[in-house]
Amino acid sequence: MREMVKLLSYIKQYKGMFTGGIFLMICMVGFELAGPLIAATIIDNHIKLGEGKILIRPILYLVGLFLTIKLMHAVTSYYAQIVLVSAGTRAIQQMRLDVFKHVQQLPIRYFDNLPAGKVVARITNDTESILQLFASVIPMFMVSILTIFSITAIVFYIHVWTGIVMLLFIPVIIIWGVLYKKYSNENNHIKRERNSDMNAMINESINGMPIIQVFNREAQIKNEFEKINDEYYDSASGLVKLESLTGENLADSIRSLVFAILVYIFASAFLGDTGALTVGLMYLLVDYITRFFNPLFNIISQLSIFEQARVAANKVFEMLDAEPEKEEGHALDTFNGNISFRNVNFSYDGKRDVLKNINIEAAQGETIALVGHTGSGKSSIINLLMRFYDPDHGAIYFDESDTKQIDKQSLRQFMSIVLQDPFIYSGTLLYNVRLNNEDITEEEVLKALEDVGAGPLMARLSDGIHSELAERGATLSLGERQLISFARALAFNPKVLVLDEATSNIDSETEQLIQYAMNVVSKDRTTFIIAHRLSTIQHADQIILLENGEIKEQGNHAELLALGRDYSRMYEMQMG
Ligand SMILES: Nc1ncnc2c1ncn2[C@@H]1O[C@H](COP(=O)(O)OP(=O)(O)OP(=O)(O)O)[C@@H](O)[C@H]1O
Repeated sequence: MREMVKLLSYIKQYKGMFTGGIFLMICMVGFELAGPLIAATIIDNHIKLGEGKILIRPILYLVGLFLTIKLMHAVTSYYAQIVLVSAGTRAIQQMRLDVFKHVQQLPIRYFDNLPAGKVVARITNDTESILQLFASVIPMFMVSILTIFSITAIVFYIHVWTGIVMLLFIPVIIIWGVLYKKYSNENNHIKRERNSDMNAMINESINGMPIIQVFNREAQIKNEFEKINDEYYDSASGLVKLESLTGENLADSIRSLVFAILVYIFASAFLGDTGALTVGLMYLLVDYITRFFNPLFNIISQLSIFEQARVAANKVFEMLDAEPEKEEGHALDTFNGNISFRNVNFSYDGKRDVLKNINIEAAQGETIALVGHTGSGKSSIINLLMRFYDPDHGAIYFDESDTKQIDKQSLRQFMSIVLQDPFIYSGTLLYNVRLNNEDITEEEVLKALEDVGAGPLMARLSDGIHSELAERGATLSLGERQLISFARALAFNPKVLVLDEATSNIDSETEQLIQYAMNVVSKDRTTFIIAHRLSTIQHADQIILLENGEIKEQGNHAELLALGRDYSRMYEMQMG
């Protein structure tokens, strides 16, 4: 129910539209129920079979009224639908925006165990299911409940016994609904889980397509997907079976049973001495009884959509409830570029320290190279520097401010990063360099690209910086993507630069290009480089050799060679 309360807060924002839609629906129900009343009046008051008279004029008048009411019913139904669907779509638009905005603010830690495809499913499929709730299920529930109450009141007024029989069936139908919900819940949960699993798998397999194809994993991946798809089918068909079982067949059976009982009651009332029922009233009762059951069955048939939307809402709100990165701490107005790690310990899972007693003093403009075997903790140092995570012990200082006390956004405005596999967004080259930051002019973007040596790349693209790049830079080489990423870093003019050197075997010409770009971008900035090729960091001010999360050696190239330990051995090996 918690999710329903939260959904209400979204409805509240568009309460004018929702109230208008509901008002139209109330009118619609009124028009619908007025029809049989007119028919009954015609039968009882204007067709006088005993006297062999049919009063044409009033009948024509009432038929005209009947047609007008039908027309009004159609018009109110049309507008109610439009208003409610628009209000629902607006509410969902807001919710989608909220989820998307919230996802941007979630700490990196949140995504450690959450595949991207699942996040996508939350923002797209789940919000779409909730739309069904606003646009069709809730309005339909309201119309149905209103119709049920109105009919019950009228029927009680006309003939109390018929009303009592009808009311007796309401608990039966409520129990039916509760049982339905119980059995459908489980299938619904599995269905949604498998749906987001499929999304996650599609997303991962598209991103990892080259690996899948090179390692001939197509069949295995297909089998894995098939398994999830089958589970999805099983839960979906379980729901369909349940719906078929509790749907029209059962509905018809109950309706027939009620009719059988009522025919008996009617017959006694009609034939009895009391003369309680006229032909017109009987027509009215039969018509209303038929209409009485339709909304009940409509509610039941929509329960599965209601359940699906409730589960979806639960998932969306779970994500919205996830604690965003805290916006606490003061702004860092000025920063010269001095960074120090003091006695830093860090663990991702709270059990195993992946960084132990790390001490680094990086003065303004210095280049610090981090080297070490895979898993030694290089990226973890960068993760702490960017404040994707915070140290468990010790602290990191920007000039003399403890980074834990500084607002993250304010801290990151001084930093740029060039990743090993640079991310290229679908959009123009211009967009990819300035990332929509209008403070960076086109001239500055052009200059940044020229400065890092991306001139030939621009010349090759037909529309220069306005050329569209493929998603993830699929049509560019790794070296070209790196250059764009360097230009991005340069255009943002950071105080601190983080470079994650490409590990792949790039050819020596590209290496030279990248080395050149690296020198341009790192000039006069405090730079942290995760280095894999020791040849590229010989001029670094400090080289830090990590092993199992600890600093083993620290000094410049000459000092570490002179030590004659691991660094010099690694260097000799790499130099052949
Ligand atoms: N998100 C994470 N959750 C849990 N453990 C992690 C996470 N990221 C890294 N680790 C672990 O932390 C340790 C240090 O990893 P880190 O990525 O810092 O190494 P690295 O030196 O950068 O390695 P590489 O050169 O291979 O990138 C490794 O044992 C790794 O398994």
